[in-house]
Amino acid sequence: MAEDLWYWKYKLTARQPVNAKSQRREFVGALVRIDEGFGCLHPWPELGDPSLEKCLEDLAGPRRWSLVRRTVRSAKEDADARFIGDPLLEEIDVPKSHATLPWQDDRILESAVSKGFDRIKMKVGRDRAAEQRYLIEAAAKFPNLRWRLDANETFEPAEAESFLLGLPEEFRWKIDFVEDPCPYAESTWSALKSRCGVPLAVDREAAPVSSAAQVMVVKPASDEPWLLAEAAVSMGQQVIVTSSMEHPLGQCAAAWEAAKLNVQFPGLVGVCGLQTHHLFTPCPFSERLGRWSPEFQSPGGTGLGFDDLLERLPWKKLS
Ligand SMILES: O=C(O)CCC(=O)c1ccccc1C(=O)O
Repeated sequence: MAEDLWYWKYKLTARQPVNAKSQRREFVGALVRIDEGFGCLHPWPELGDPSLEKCLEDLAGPRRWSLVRRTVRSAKEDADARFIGDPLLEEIDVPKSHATLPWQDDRILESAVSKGFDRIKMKVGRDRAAEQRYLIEAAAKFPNLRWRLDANETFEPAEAESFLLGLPEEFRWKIDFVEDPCPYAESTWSALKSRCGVPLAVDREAAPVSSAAQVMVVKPASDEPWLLAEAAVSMGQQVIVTSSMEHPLGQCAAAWEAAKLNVQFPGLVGVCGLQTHHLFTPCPFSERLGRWSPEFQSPGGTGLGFDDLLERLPWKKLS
């Protein structure tokens, strides 16, 4: 039987640019409705994804891209749960999250600490000297925080090394990991790890074959979590599941995958990156995810949640 296929385009507005690869403040994506299930499609063209239009075309047609396939997979699981009235996120523990802080802002850092975050993920690679000063000061003010630095591959290997060695040793001990310091290569990453003494985390394409990384970042929006988790186990890595900084429905899909992996592979999943709705101006969906906190709050409803809000969207038929 042919599928019933609908979409609704959304726009998220960030308070400031959210990573070193992108100066955009507005991010478009789509919620999709496949029969009775809902999923989120949120491409990052600056990180190599096809445009939203291309993704929607692919969704209506061959479904070649993993981003699109993952959305379909998630919507089907959502449909099954809705059919039996099962609220996915209310019957399982979602791992805690770090505070995603794309901007160096004292007030936001203080707010993160007061809300109980003990790990901070900061974007680096835009203004290195300022970032180093900021990190040193922030660590002096909040000595118990641990840091996750995400460079989105903006450094050359030598720059990554000088950036990290330019941080005091006491600070380097507080680094949980550095994510994508430079493009992945076994030799450069191994050298960086041994010279700087900090764990490295790998994100996106390189992930399944990245034995020089200590941490694997899994984004369920585009990755198949189970396969990557098995690869991580075989390489002795820890897994961190993150959102794709997408619509709250997609965040819930990522949270659900994080919770499942945590059950399927006990001890594998570390503190995740699932709390990203505060980066954007609030909407009725993000309000359901509650205040910014290390604990993920279920939005309520069946499946991935938001039943009433989803029902009310002006869905368009995809053909
Ligand atoms: O890891 C997080 O805290 C949130 C996820 C995140 O940062 C991200 C999400 C989508 C695309 C790129 C990135 C990134 O790592 O910059």
